[in-house]
Amino acid sequence: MECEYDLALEAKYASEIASLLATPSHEAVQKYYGKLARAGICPCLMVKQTKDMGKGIFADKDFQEDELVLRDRMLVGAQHFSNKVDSFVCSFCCCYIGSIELQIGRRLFLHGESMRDRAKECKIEKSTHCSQLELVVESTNLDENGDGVADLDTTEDPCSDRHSKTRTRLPEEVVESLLNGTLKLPYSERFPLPTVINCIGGCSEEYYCSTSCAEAAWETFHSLLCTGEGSLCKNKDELRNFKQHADETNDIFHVAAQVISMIILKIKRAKQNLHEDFNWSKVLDFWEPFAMGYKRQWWDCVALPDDIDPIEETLFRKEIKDLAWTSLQFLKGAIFEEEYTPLLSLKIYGNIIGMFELNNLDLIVASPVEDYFIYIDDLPHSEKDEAEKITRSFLEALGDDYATCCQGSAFFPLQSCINHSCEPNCKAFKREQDRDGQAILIAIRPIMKGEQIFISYIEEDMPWKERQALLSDYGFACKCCRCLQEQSNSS
Ligand SMILES: C[S@@+](CC[C@H](N)C(=O)[O-])C[C@H]1O[C@@H](n2cnc3c(N)ncnc32)[C@H](O)[C@@H]1O
Repeated sequence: MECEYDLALEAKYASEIASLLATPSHEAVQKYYGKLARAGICPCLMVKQTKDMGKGIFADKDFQEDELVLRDRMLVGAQHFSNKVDSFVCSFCCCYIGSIELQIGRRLFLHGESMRDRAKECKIEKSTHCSQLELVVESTNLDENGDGVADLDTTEDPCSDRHSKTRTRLPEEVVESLLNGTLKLPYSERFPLPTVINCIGGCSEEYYCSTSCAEAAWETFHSLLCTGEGSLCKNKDELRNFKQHADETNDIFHVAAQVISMIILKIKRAKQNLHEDFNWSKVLDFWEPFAMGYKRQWWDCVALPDDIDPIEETLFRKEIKDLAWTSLQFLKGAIFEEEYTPLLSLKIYGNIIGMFELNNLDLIVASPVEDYFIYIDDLPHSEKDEAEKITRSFLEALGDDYATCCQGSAFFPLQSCINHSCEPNCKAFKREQDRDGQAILIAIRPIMKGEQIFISYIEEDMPWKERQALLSDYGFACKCCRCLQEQSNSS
């Protein structure tokens, strides 16, 4: 029923909600990006309005091929929940933390846990007479507790995840010694990682690479979203429900919650420091970076998945809206305060998530574990043989995906302004030295001062029709020079 979505509340706060969703004026855009340029974030770039692509980013100097064009720090972002098993990274900047041993040990331990959980699930399902799973369970060699046999060899276990197909398992004591630091792997000291710093609020969900990252996360958004003792959140049970729902459905909700927390915390701080009464214009000041982002309601702009019949589209969009609504109810339960009501309306929540949907927001950080094993592989023969006597069993235990990198979603204030072209002049590319969650853009050909900066949102080596079909998932028909040319050739 529509009234479930709090339409009355949205009507009551219509003007505040409209002020958050208003397209910023030309002057406001210039002012905001001028501030970023002066802060040295994009000294050689300008943001300008284009004729038919909204705003875009332009070169303010000549760039050589392979030159760094943009380094963009994320405003908000989070590692994907499913990736947390594979990569142990700073919850603020996403650089890898701990040590090579900790990265490997943690991954083996957590995969072992999920294997045991799965085995238990299979056993439960077995007792409910699922014939397909009965076959599976027999092939996993379960012991009395539902645990898989500890030292089993390579398995083809359909009950386990896709990753474990090519894995061997190591004894638990060996994994333990990696985790507690008593086992040192050869040459691992050549890949030092920052010491793990705990969350200021004492939760056991977020870890950092430095006290400055821990403090920045705490001040920016985490103090409201922390489940630890020191949290400022009003209802930690609801916060846990929110987090679990996001983990199980769509982890973009975590990033949306960061946006809302960031603004609420800024207002609280301004009130404390300036002893001012609450004033809606303050919210608009703090909302400025997100006001700049191109947005639509999530359930209107999300692409219809291939496996959904177009006649089911209305139902699909309603389900997406319901999902956002449920998530928002948990978040409100955790951090709601009367004066922030418009910020926590479904319309704003839907637009924040829609902004992530429409903007380029992949967060990728290469794994030092991959570098480590490549290093071992490249050692001179005798040293390599010696090192591999120890490292080989770990590599085999990690399996084919030993090199899985850190993956997540983030909102980058400048990269999100870069338009698409099917003949781009830049690409998102992490160089050897780029070891955290910043977005890096590199010129793939010389770019002249005044040219617009373009990346490709898709694989561009495809015929016009196929490119258009892919770009329609982003909600626009491409007006780049190549498309306009190919379109006019075909008509
Ligand atoms: C990531 S945003 C880029 C910044 C955006 N122009 C703005 O004003 O904020 C993506 C949106 O820009 C527009 N856009 C980007 N590339 C385009 C292209 N090649 N042709 C037409 N519109 C484009 C589309 O509206 C698209 O949904």
